[in-house]
Amino acid sequence: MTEIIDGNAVAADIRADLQDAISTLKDAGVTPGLATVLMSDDPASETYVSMKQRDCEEVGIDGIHVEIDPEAPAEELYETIDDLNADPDVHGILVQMPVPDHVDTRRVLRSIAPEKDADGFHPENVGRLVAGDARFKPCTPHGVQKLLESTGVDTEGKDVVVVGRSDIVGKPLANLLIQKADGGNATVTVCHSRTKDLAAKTNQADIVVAAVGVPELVTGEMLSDGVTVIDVGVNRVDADTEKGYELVGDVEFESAKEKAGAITPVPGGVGPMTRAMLLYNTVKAAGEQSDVDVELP
Ligand SMILES: Nc1nc(=O)c2c([nH]1)NC[C@@H]1CN(c3ccc(C(=O)N[C@@H](CCC(=O)O)C(=O)O)cc3)C=[N+]21
Repeated sequence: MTEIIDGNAVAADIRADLQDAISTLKDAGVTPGLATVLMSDDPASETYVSMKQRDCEEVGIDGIHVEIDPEAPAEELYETIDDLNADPDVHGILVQMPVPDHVDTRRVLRSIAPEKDADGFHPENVGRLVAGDARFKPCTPHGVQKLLESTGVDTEGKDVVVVGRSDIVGKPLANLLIQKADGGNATVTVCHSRTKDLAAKTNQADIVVAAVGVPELVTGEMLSDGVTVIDVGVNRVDADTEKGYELVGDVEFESAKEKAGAITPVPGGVGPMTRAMLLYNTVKAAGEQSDVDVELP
């Protein structure tokens, strides 16, 4: 029987475990604070940010939300980041991506104080991760590691194929998976749009992680029996539903399930884990900034 990996359940466990750390902080007079900044009117971005705010409320993190008109000058975003950097009640900052074209994304990532960089996207934090000295692991890759661990899938010595080379998922995940550390020690192949024969790569994998943003790119016939499949994609495709769309992953679930030993669904797989690891980074940041020792799950 194929195991359907329940990301909602694993994320709920992590949130429950974080509650202890949050209590420790509150006993020391510190309420962890996460600022989310949204400069977009994309409905998907709005949904994700409001889910992140709801998560904060559930676990007792102070959620601060800033909305900036997507037509406003870029300076408004840069100034908002400066203000949040200087605000002692804000321990973590997340600027929802993508930002409008007239905003310099790299400048945004560079200007968030590295110690408040809850996404782990600042170049200093990217460098530390690659050097094996991560401060904040980016939320989605970290969530994928936690999901594998909770499923009892040891990455050591495994052949992992990561489909996708983005700065926020594919690259950092590949780096984590090759490290001499728990959740690492794998042999990693990173595939992308110029890969010659994707199916030949995925077919020899013990673990396939799909993170390309192409709906249902990975199909059952590209997989070998017993493979673990982690689907990072959350694509909204037009459908005759109440909302007018449905969510599909980068994996064709029905055919992949026939081959997989374990597989994550969309929704309810990696998405909730990404949000849980954002809370994790916020709590970690609050502990470090206030010199309170917190135990993290
Ligand atoms: N600075 C920044 N940090 C991010 O972490 C970030 C970002 N920008 N931009 C966009 C992507 C996407 N992302 C998701 C997080 C959770 C779900 C999620 O919870 N999905 C639910 C369902 C969501 C729904 O119902 O629409 C699920 O898969 O079960 C999805 C997508 C974070 N991102």
